[in-house]
Amino acid sequence: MSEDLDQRAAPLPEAQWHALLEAARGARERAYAPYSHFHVGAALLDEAGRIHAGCNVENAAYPEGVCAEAGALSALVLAGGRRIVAAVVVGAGTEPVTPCGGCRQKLREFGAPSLPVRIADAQGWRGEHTLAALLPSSFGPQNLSTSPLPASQKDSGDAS
Ligand SMILES: O=c1ccn([C@H]2C[C@H](O)[C@@H](CO)O2)c(=O)[nH]1
Repeated sequence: MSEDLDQRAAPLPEAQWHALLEAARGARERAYAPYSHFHVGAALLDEAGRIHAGCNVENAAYPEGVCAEAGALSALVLAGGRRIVAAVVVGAGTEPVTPCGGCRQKLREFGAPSLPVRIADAQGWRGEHTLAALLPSSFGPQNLSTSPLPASQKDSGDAS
């Protein structure tokens, strides 16, 4: 547990949160969601300070659509990123759009339980959660001896 606390990064400067918000908003404008009409954008900050964005992409076979978070994650990996330092999700509606269950697990592969996930809409921020709060007692890379990720990335537990 104390190890988790040690590994927790310093709070992200607001300017970087703002850059993530702008990237997620821009991605949301490109969403392809002709079935749900629910447009979502996501942006992820990697360990090199780069921002990777994604939007949801639906198709006629409804369950086969891709979430915004998954698209952003693909962009991060494609660019050589291996760690998510901060995440932003932008949606719309009356309720804040938190990542779906599947995306919480996808984020967990490259994000520590202490990963901060901010939620926003057109008006501004709607909340901030740690990944541990969104996905408690998570199963992650640390559970598999075959994991390719460095030990520093495998901090386990429910730090929130
Ligand atoms: O965090 C979320 C929640 C939902 N969606 C997408 C999936 C689907 O295309 C649409 C409605 O669920 O919103 C995301 O991309 N991210």
